Amino acid sequence: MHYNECFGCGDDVEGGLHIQSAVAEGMVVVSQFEVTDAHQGAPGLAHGGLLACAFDEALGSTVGNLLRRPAVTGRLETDFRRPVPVGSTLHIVARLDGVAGRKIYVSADGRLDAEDGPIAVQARALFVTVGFEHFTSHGHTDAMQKFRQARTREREDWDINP
Ligand SMILES: CCCCCCCCCCCCCC(=O)SCCNC(=O)CCNC(=O)[C@H](O)C(C)(C)COP(=O)(O)OP(=O)(O)OC[C@H]1O[C@@H](n2cnc3c(N)ncnc32)[C@H](O)[C@@H]1OP(=O)(O)O
Repeated sequence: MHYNECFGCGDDVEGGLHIQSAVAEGMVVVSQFEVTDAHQGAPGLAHGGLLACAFDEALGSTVGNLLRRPAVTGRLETDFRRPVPVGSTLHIVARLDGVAGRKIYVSADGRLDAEDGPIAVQARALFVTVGFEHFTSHGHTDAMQKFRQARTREREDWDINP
């Protein structure tokens, strides 16, 4: 689900990750993360926390695109296999591994600079389906209002009763 003020996918967020995700053949969701100076940790290399964030986004997008229900990350585990340089693009392929009640298991591989590039980062996550009250009771009212207006414009159809 695209939200313009999201640090992971929002178009207008300065220094954000600006990740774009799409469903691809084989029921996977592919995302690209272009690593810029704004994402640096060690000199010239991506910050590990931001790489984890990129996978949180890619995996959250996988849940949203494939199941179309609101869910939040309960657990996220990352393996950093290779350094990811500034200026590179991480090609992330994510899949749905299973659903058990409200629990949704997803995982992803991130390859450097090409769809068949070397694996640099891998992640697994547990998302938990939540009701819309999760956002309305914990988030700011004005942010929720903006989000709802954008959804109405785009006419996205989500299952809101977990
Ligand atoms: C309007 C809205 C639109 C929505 C848009 C979507 C946008 C998405 C944006 C994406 C942006 C990117 C994504 C983000 O950044 S999402 C932001 C980061 N995540 C959060 O803020 C989540 C904070 N946590 C919570 O709110 C609660 O803890 C949740 C809701 C997760 C569960 O609390 P709740 O009280 O509801 O449920 P429960 O405690 O009965 O747990 C249920 C089941 O889950 C199992 N479990 C739970 N945690 C863990 C764990 N750590 N390891 C292993 N298992 C765990 C638990 O054992 C149980 O299993 P079982 O006993 O039933 O077998």
